[in-house]
Amino acid sequence: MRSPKDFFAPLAVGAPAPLTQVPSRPSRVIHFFDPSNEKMAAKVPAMVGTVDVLLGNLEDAVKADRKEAARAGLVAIAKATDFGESTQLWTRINSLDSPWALDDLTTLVTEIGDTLDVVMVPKVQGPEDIHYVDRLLAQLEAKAGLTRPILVHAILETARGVANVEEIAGASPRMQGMSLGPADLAADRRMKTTRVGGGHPGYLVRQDPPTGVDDAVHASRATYQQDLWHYTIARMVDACAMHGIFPYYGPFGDIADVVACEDQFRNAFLLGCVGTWSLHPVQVEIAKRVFSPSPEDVAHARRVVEAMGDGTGAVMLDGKMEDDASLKQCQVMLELAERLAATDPVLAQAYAAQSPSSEGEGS
Ligand SMILES: CCC(=O)SCCNC(=O)CCNC(=O)[C@H](O)C(C)(C)COP(=O)(O)OP(=O)(O)OC[C@H]1O[C@@H](n2cnc3c(N)ncnc32)[C@H](O)[C@@H]1OP(=O)(O)O
Ligand SMILES: O=CC(=O)O
Ligand SMILES: [Mg+2]
Repeated sequence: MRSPKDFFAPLAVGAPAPLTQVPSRPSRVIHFFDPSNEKMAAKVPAMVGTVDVLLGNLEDAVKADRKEAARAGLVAIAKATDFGESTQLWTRINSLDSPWALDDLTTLVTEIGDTLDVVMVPKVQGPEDIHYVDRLLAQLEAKAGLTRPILVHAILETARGVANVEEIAGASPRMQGMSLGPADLAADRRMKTTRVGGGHPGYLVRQDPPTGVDDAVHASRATYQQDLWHYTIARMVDACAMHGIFPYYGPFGDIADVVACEDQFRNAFLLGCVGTWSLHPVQVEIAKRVFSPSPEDVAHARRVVEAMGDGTGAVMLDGKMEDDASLKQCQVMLELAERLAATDPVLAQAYAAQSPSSEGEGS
């Protein structure tokens, strides 16, 4: 582990200085596309401004014989597209033990490093993986003459990665955040599921049996489906909060089940995640809606702030006690709402419509 004194020193001569704070640009939706798929790639320019992040995926879901085409496709798209102020460009490179990862990093940083905001690293096992990418990025940034550092995002999708989650989160000032990778994680843990994220009807608890009843009553005992991902998401959120980086939910593979997708996204939002992946255009609006505070929550948060005056003590509002701690939760909500409204005019309008100054307008 690096000494705190040199944690923020560049890891190569000529590399840009690491950032001391992770930029908090909106990243509610990280939209995946395969740059080797012509139909998908053709849709990318029109998606600029509609998603917070466009991610050129080079890893799983790209066929082995299309890896080079995907890398070249991403370079071409990055060079031809103006991503503007409200959409970032990220990539997911191949895993560090694959034959492609080194060329992915070398090509992308030297060709489009000035456009690339974040590199997502899959199957991270421990801080040593981040240290390797950290040094290599510094060398490549120096070679390419980049003036700002490219950030790193780890996917939490191995059992060892989960065991090392705090060390991974704090491994480098480049760490931007972390996503849950439920599909690979399930396989690595030898879970007996065959899905990409979401719940499972077999993972449940059942209501206690009434005494002295027949089999028909037993059959009707209520069951409650449990959340397979609660433990891992909660650990990831704590590790990210401790190190000042951002946690995300990952893929939801049942594209047709938009209702369960929204539920999974909302669970992650409520637990502290700031965004999620979208794999298909139909998931984009769901992610944006879920990961933006509702106008009603924003209005309530404003009322609490107003009622709490100097922020100390306790007050009653609608029959509920509010104090310093509920105020802090409301401030988290308001800070996020303000940040999102700054780049999303539709949200800005929705939040303004709920503000105390607009109450009674038009009545
Ligand atoms: C599991 C662990 C992981 O690693 S998850 C991350 C890796 N997987 C991915 O990135 C998957 C990305 N998505 C996809 O490959 C496709 O959306 C899949 C799921 C295969 C579905 O594609 P398809 O059968 O074409 O869907 P569709 O007919 O409903 O498509 C309608 C039009 O939309 C397009 N589309 C589809 N997905 C995207 C996308 N991610 N980005 C941009 N455009 C997309 C399709 O090409 C199709 O276009 P058109 O209307 O025919 O012109
Ligand atoms: O890469 C994502 C996953 O779920 O695996
Ligand atoms: Mg994976």
